[in-house]
Amino acid sequence: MMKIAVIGTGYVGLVAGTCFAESGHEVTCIDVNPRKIQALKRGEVPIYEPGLEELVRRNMAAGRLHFTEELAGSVGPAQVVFIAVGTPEGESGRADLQYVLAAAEQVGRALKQYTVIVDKSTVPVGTADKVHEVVARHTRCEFDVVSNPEFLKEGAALEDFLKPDRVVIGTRSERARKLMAELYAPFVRTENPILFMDPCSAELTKYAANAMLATRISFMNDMAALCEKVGADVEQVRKGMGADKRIGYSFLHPGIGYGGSCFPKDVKALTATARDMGLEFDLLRAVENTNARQKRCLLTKALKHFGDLSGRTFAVWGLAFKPKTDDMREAPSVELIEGLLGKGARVQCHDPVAVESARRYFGDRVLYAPTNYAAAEGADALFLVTEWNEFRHPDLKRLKATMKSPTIFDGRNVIDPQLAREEGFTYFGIGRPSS
Ligand SMILES: NC(=O)C1=CN([C@@H]2O[C@H](COP(=O)(O)OP(=O)(O)OC[C@H]3O[C@@H](n4cnc5c(N)ncnc54)[C@H](O)[C@@H]3O)[C@@H](O)[C@H]2O)C=CC1
Ligand SMILES: O=C(O)[C@H]1O[C@H](OP(=O)(O)OP(=O)(O)OC[C@H]2O[C@@H](n3ccc(=O)[nH]c3=O)[C@H](O)[C@@H]2O)[C@H](O)[C@@H](O)[C@@H]1O
Repeated sequence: MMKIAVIGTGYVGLVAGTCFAESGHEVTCIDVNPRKIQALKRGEVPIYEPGLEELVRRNMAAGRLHFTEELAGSVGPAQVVFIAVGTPEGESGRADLQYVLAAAEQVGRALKQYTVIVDKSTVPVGTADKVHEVVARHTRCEFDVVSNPEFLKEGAALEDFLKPDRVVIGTRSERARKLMAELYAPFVRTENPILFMDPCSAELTKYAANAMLATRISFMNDMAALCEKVGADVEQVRKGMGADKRIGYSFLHPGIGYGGSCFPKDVKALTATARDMGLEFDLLRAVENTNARQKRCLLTKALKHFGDLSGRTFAVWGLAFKPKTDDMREAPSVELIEGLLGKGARVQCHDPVAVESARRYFGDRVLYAPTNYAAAEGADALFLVTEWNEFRHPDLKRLKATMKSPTIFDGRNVIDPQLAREEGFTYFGIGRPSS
């Protein structure tokens, strides 16, 4: 059993802390946001992440998981301290390290014994050294700084954390290496490896992985645009490509652009790191440009189809940046809805869990419908934005009867175009022949 402190109770800190508690350690999660901590102390998880609340409550009840705003009291006795605070986009696309370095300073002041300080936030190359410098300025205790980037996906965070494809540990210290190996042993019981490397390589691995996944998405979105021009179906092309084992199927789904709290900022941050080193990462610039165009593509299609959008009513199914989360950060729905409102249209939307998050973006400027069918009432067209399972097989007859004109803009290619057309819909997908 180890004593662990986790700084930052966002998606990463809360999931990591809870999963370490689940494997028998005594974990204290710390946050500067008093509302988050108060909610967590009541066993209420402030984010929507399947299975997380149940696991939090179970570990709290077992006395292994605690929440506090008091950093010093929890960091002092801990053998391992995780820094899992935000690293948002900063000046010129660089990662803003102010929260990481502020946490490092607080950790430095609080150390009472040898401690392994683990950077779990996504941070640019060289940050482990910076954290080391900051901590060293405030303590005389021995410590090591380890880079341990996180690869979990929102909506599947517990599964990803508990059964990771790999764990990346960047350290030059044998003592820290042993401790980290012990900590992660329960999560890598199969053949999935713990990869030990130097801190710089670990830091870069995180950005490289996200940038590669974003590149695959933009590649497919460009391919979709070409399919539309030549009359091919990108879904057939995707399957034909994915069947090649060297390519594989994952992250080849075209759509309305990648969103979320990480791909957009991480692609920019890696480009900025390269630029700072005198290297123009042209490929990643193209990935970003394609993504920006893709986020506008449904609006472009609607303008082409309708001409003028003012006075029209549109249904939007899905607000979150992906299914199984209420996270709206960089969600493609935001750009689409702002575009529709900007053209004088009315928007009626529905999302199974993200309505509260959406209110922070749109306030009362849109109508939040209690069901997806209610959102479609009297609509000139339906925009399918997030591929929640419940949107995949709509009752097309009911939908047609509800809408003013049966038109679908399917931003995720989840509705069968043939079925939709048979029911009398005008259907537009991404990279599919239009009706
Ligand atoms: N969201 C995700 O799915 C993933 C995120 N990451 C990376 O992990 C890091 C954290 O991301 P999220 O969990 O999404 O962030 P988040 O924004 O959801 O949570 C960060 C938390 O840290 C707290 N915080 C900030 N400064 C603090 C301090 N000095 N002391 C205590 N608490 C403090 C904030 O109040 C906030 O609750 C980022 O670097 C991100 O790029 C990595 C993999 C997945
Ligand atoms: O660093 C991070 O924060 C995380 O970023 C992503 O995870 P996440 O953003 O939670 O969600 P993804 O499932 O990767 O989706 C990201 C975006 O890409 C889009 N996407 C994904 C896959 C695809 O084939 N096509 C596509 O357009 C999604 O709709 C979504 O908008 C990575 O998948 C995680 O490994 C990483 O840890």
